[in-house]
Amino acid sequence: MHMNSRAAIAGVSGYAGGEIARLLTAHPDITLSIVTGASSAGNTLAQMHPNITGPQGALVIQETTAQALCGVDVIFLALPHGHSARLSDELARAGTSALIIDCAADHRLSDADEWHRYYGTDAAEPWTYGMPELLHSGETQMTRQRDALAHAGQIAVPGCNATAVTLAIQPAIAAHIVELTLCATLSVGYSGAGRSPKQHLLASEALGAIVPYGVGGTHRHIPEIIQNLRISGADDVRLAFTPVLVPTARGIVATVVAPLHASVSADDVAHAYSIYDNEPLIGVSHEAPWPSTAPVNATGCALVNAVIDERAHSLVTICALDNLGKGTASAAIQSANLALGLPELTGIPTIGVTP
Ligand SMILES: NC(=O)C1=CN([C@@H]2O[C@H](COP(=O)(O)OP(=O)(O)OC[C@H]3O[C@@H](n4cnc5c(N)ncnc54)[C@H](OP(=O)(O)O)[C@@H]3O)[C@@H](O)[C@H]2O)C=CC1
Ligand SMILES: CC(=O)N[C@@H](CCC(=O)OP(=O)(O)O)C(=O)O
Repeated sequence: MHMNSRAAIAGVSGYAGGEIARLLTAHPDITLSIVTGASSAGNTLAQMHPNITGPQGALVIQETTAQALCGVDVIFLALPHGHSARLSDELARAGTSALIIDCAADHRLSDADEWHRYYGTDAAEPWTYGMPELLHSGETQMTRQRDALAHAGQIAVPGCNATAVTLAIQPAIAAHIVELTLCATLSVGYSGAGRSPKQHLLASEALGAIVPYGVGGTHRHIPEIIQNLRISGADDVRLAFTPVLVPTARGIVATVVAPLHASVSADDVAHAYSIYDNEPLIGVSHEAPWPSTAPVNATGCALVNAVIDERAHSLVTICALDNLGKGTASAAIQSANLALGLPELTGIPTIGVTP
């Protein structure tokens, strides 16, 4: 008989931590037992996230320390970059044997120089990447990443933008139907920027504006996406990546355009993207309606579309997902399920809310 696992969330008062808490309240095999924060310590979970009611809502948020988090089976870290690497060192020193799932970037990159270039600090050890659907070159089903996750004790959850771009283009890379010069433009919602107050996140600044950021090859997710696409078979990919904030709370629509190799047909594209046919969380189409955020918000699903633009001789791929769903919390739970030996989709919402 399977024992129920006890879980802790560090950084529960934030958006990512709050979404993990929401999903765990409905998870039949993982019980949320400990929650920690920084300025929110002393409040109940329901005071920080009024959508969480019942016994979990009554949990009192403790100060984030290794001692507070020990004694559970799985620890979710939903902290700003840098803090999770430090805390995971402390957890190791405290001797925890818990599965650790980090939502920050600290343990995502395997190239220490790339980490230093984009984050400006020393790199931490890379952990198993928490994207079960990561397509390894030569695969006909996504099994290698799932096998790695099933044996993982420490998991690095992907960045939300990185997930959207990777899911959009990896089948075309693996099938060798496009040139490796990619242009990715993303419409992104504000919750991706976290809950801490900042001037550019004020409603008065955001509600009437569409705001590019991270322009000109500066965004931190570029090395992460390139690392993923190398795994899919792109040895030397060039990626122009531009995120644009749009006035919505949740959701990402990533549009990735790549020149097609000569004589690639719509059938070739359909065949490449049929790699997702058995993926329960990824819906694929090659016609309208184009992916949008409403049907995937609050779910662990992604919608992917791939069509040929004949005149531009390019492949246009679109991926829509919820940055807090498939982009963080659902990916964290999906990966935890695999590592704990549970059915992969346990506790993952799949039906969105629309309108
Ligand atoms: N938002 C998103 O869509 C995504 C986020 N992520 C990653 O998840 C992590 C959390 O992001 P998000 O929830 O958006 O961020 P938030 O700003 O919403 O939350 C941050 C959390 O960290 C706590 N915290 C802040 N400073 C410290 C500190 N010095 N020491 C300890 N705890 C601290 C906060 O506690 P308190 O409120 O109590 O002060 C809060 O619980 C980040 O690494 C982010 O990059 C990854 C993918 C998508
Ligand atoms: C709107 C916004 O600011 N979004 C964030 C994405 C957050 C994310 O994916 O998380 P990581 O920071 O953990 O990689 C950004 O573009 O940096």
